[in-house]
Amino acid sequence: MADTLRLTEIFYSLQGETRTMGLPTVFVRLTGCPLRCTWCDSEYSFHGGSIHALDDILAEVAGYRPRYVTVTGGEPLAQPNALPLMRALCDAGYEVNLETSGALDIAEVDPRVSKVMDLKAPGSGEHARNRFDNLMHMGPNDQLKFVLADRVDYEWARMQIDQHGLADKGGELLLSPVHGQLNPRELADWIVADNLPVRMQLQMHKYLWGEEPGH
Ligand SMILES: C[S@@+](CC[C@H](N)C(=O)[O-])C[C@H]1O[C@@H](n2cnc3c(N)ncnc32)[C@H](O)[C@@H]1O
Ligand SMILES: Nc1nc2[nH]cc(C(=O)O)c2c(=O)[nH]1
Ligand code: SF4
Ligand SMILES: [Mg+2]
Repeated sequence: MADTLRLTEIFYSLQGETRTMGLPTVFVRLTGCPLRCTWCDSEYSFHGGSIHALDDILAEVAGYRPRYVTVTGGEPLAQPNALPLMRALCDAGYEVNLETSGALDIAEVDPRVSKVMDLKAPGSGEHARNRFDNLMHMGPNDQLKFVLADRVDYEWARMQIDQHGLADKGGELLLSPVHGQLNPRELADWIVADNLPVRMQLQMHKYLWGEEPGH
């Protein structure tokens, strides 16, 4: 259908992750994802949701009068109209972040959007889906992220950073533990011991609100 999207939820919260962590942000969570990361915290967005006109989504976002808007999911790029949605959000003057799995082509995303792209580590069960070609579309305003379940994932991330020269690409390089699985302190100690050129992140919203959807 023209100019519609399947939507799970829109909510206003504090961004819990990435470079804009702690900033009030409207979240637009689109429905559906072709991946099944073992530790995914957003499985409720795989199915269901409801169809909305792009203009209605814009109107609901505008009602919060936000500065920051994050488009997430599910996998936003699995819906073709995510591209016009992000363009329209940029045109409306918001600072737009896209959370994406790294498994779909990011080439056509509006350059004003800050892409937050995961490279899925082996513990996710989805690392065969990584599109390394996407790395050439990542710029200084983008953020590359590894979510790590264990030491094996950490070693894998370290190898990718080295092999692809990820520390020199500009933009943020983020490492996070899988919440409730990898002890954050262990990850912190590994990063310091290896002098890794990354920023470590925790999911702040889970310390504030637990795993409740809508936060
Ligand atoms: C739910 S995903 C939605 C966007 C997109 N599908 C993706 O994977 O980036 C948003 C972010 O949450 C992260 N995430 C999901 N479950 C997590 C968990 N249990 N612990 C830490 N981060 C998690 C993902 O790795 C991703 O960076
Ligand atoms: N507060 C809050 N911050 C977030 N950052 C990324 C989220 C996501 O699920 O993509 C998220 C979320 O669900 N809530
Ligand atoms: S790609 Fe994102 S939404 Fe899809 S299963 Fe993985 S973490 Fe969840
Ligand atoms: Mg979340």
